[in-house]
Amino acid sequence: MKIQSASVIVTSPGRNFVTLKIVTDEGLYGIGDATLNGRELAVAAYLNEHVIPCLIGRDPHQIEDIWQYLYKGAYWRRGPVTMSAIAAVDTALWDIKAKAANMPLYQLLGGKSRTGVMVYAHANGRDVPETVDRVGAYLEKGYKAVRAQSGIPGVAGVYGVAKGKGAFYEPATRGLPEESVWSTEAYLDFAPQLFEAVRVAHGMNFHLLHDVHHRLTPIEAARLGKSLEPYRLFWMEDPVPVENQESFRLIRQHTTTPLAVGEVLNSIWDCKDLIEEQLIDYIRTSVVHAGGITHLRRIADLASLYHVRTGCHGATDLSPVCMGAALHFDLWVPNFGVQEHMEHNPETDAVFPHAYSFKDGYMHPGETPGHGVDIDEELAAKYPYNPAYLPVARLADGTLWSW
Ligand SMILES: O=C(O)[C@@H](O)[C@@H](O)[C@H](O)[C@H](O)CO
Ligand SMILES: [Mg+2]
Repeated sequence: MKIQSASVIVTSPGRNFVTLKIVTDEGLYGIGDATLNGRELAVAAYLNEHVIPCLIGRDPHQIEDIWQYLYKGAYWRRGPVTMSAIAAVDTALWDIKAKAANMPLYQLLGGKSRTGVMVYAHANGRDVPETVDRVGAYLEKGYKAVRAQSGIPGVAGVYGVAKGKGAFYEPATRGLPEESVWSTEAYLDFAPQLFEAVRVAHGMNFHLLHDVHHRLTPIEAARLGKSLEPYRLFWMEDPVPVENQESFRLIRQHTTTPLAVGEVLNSIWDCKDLIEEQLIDYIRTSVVHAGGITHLRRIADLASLYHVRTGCHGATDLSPVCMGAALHFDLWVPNFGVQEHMEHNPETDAVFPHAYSFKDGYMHPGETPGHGVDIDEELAAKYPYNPAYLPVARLADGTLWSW
């Protein structure tokens, strides 16, 4: 079997997605997600100009050799654009291999390690009562794990809160980046009230998660973690910018609130110290941004040596192709923790028909050979690319801050 052609499909059914399709000379094809929110065309160009020419004529079964070729052959290793491009190739090749073997991808990885994949939903509200209600709505739907994010009195445009009541949160906005103002003081005073209200209303018998989204200093994160201990969070995510892995030592010294990090990381090297020093409890690297199934398995295997479990990123800016592949990975991986699941809009689900399903707080990737997700190219063409950017955050005095 040989790779005969490959193409990059950019579509925007409500938000931008980039998909790589690899076609073999035996008629089999595979697809991979290459979406990097706010920098989509950088990955599309990387694939079209620098990757696809190197793929034509290769044996698609040689997944590992192609991965090494694209990683080491680039010379300029790592980074979100490079690793998202490699991820798309890798995911498409695993899709092809599983189709050729006529089995769902999780079987090819080693079979299922659990009956279903526990997922967490995103509950958000403009204030505490609305957020508490949204948490309840997801518990009603059967979710065992729910993330809570709320508006903060006196702080406009907080991360994770949809603009309309009950709407899904979509961070990217059309046109140039929106600017939001952040107040750590207001947030640190407010957060314990939110989680107290959630636990009083819904009890302790479900997993409660929260995303700090890179905004604190280590000592502030330590203070927040301690203040939330009575509410027994499943995890406190991205408490500080992750470039300085050592800063997690200070947080660890002060709090037992579990820590989750990794959605902005794209290689094992970026999280090696966090894992080996057990500075985190969950690693959130994703199929689409961390080099695909091949590399994510390496990260998970390292994590398994240090009691670190997976908690893959799964926001709506990761396409259904990534979600499908992630669910096969999640069903197999021995040190599974939880999978993030934000529902895509109906237009997106129509562009990306898929076999995965949700029931009673768990998801299953389905039994379709491959990763079980396809792309309707004709429908995709009806949604042209529409530039959109993630916001930036500033402090009240104008200091540019982590969004
Ligand atoms: O945990 C999460 O889902 C968030 O951090 C994301 O919403 C993140 O902001 C977006 O994926 C960025 O594109
Ligand atoms: Mg996050």
